[in-house]
Amino acid sequence: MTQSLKTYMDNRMELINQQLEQFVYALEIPARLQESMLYSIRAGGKRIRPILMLAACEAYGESSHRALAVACAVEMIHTYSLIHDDLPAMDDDDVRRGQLTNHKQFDEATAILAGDGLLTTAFYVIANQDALTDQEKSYLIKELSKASGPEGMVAGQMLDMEGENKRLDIKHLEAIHKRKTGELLRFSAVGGAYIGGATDSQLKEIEVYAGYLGLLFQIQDDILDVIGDEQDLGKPVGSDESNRKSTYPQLLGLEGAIEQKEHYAQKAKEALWKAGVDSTYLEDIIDYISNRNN
Ligand SMILES: CC(C)=CCC/C(C)=C/COP(=O)(O)OP(=O)(O)O
Ligand SMILES: C=C(C)CCOP(=O)(O)OP(=O)(O)O
Repeated sequence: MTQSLKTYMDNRMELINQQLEQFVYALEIPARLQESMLYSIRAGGKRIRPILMLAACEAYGESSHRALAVACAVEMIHTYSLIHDDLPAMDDDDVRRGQLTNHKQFDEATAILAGDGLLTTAFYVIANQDALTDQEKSYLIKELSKASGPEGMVAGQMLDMEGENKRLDIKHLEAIHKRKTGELLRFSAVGGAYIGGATDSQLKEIEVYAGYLGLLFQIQDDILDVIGDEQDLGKPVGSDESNRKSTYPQLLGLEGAIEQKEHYAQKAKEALWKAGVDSTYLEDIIDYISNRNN
């Protein structure tokens, strides 16, 4: 990661963490539910979706403050999805973000409710944002519900479950990842650019850029599941193999997966140039996502 992206990410991460904590802390809810929601929110993670949203907003000359609540909403939805993904009925995982999964620390029912609470609070904080116009809020709520709902991430999770124990081809694999991982990343980039004032044609190019980011993210995730370090990742490695999931390295080999990443990274850069932004951060994020070690 370049030094300037690292400084940028550290700085924005602090803003995001403070605001996220405040949003959850301000809720008047049962103490155990709040503790459980805060437990997963405070566990950290890379915060790549909210950082991408702020960077996309700033790339069009707007202050990141206008996008901050929406960026937190995206992270709440992502965190809910991980809590539910780890449940015994889904991946049945014990460790996430370097600590016990939510249902292991609390119990299954509390973890389900903590996820439900984060999902719904996400929409509440957008609807309550004075810094955004009604038209902006309506667009963002519609797009975020589409990206995270049954046509987006929820569909991706369903297809991912159905794909277990089957050898999928690359086309099928990418159709799953486009929804499961790609949709929230797409919303983060497009939503940020929208708040930043991008034109419709610029938004279309940002959407293409984000599509490649999603695929890059997933290829690297699959690679890390084979050659990553458990300590760096904060979650077990080898889970794709034990859950009998199709992955890029399995279908293309490790070398082939790396070549595919390079191809998509180039495509993402081309889309970014066409999107009329002069943002080194958005460009650096491509390399960060493809080469991250966690
Ligand atoms: C509606 C729900 C529950 C959506 C979950 C979406 C999601 C991206 C899960 C993590 O995927 P993964 O299992 O491939 O990643 P990890 O290895 O981090 O568990
Ligand atoms: C989409 C996938 C593969 C789940 C993990 O997402 P991240 O790798 O962004 O997880 P955190 O950093 O937020 O923990």
